[in-house]
Amino acid sequence: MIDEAWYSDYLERYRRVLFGKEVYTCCRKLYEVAVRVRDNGNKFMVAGNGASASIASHVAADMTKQGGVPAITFHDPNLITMLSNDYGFEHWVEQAIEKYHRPGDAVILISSSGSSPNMVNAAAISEKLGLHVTTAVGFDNEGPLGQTGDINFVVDSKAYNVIENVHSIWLTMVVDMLVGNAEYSVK
Ligand SMILES: O=C(CO)[C@@H](O)[C@H](O)[C@H](O)[C@H](O)COP(=O)(O)O
Repeated sequence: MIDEAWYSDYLERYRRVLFGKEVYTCCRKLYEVAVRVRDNGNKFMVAGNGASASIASHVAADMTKQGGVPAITFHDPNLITMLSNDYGFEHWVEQAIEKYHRPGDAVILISSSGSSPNMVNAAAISEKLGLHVTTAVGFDNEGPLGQTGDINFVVDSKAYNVIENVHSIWLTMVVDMLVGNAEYSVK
């Protein structure tokens, strides 16, 4: 039954996972990587499936426009269908990273389960190429993705929408750290 207790319990899930020293440490580390990427003329490549693809788009666009750090995503229909058709769905992100990367670039991989094979394979190729890898996962970090990577944002929840929204808050907070403010003109 959806009553006030349900509502309180639902929002309590956010309060429980949103804050914490580990979050601060991850955000500060990613901010430092972003400054290095910007100063060295490199870029971020950001990827995820479903809602995490939307988060990737939001983060990449704001990182570029507001944060001044170039960032791209790969989920253009042509690119997805071509690389999936030619190499398999589990390998299309890996192939995109392999083809688009330059030495010194950094990767952000977002997966609530932490076990989507295309994200896991993307982390493996990134590490092989020597790229800095940040992961954003959920589900108590039970999946393999959060065991790879240099920075791991972990949402301690099994609720998809909670995990996704918290990923969005944490990653866009890093954009605002680059701006240096929470409130600013977007023009
Ligand atoms: O929005 C949701 C669930 O809230 C879905 O679209 C979800 O993002 C998709 O099922 C994804 O494919 C799940 O993959 P992952 O995040 O676990 O890697």
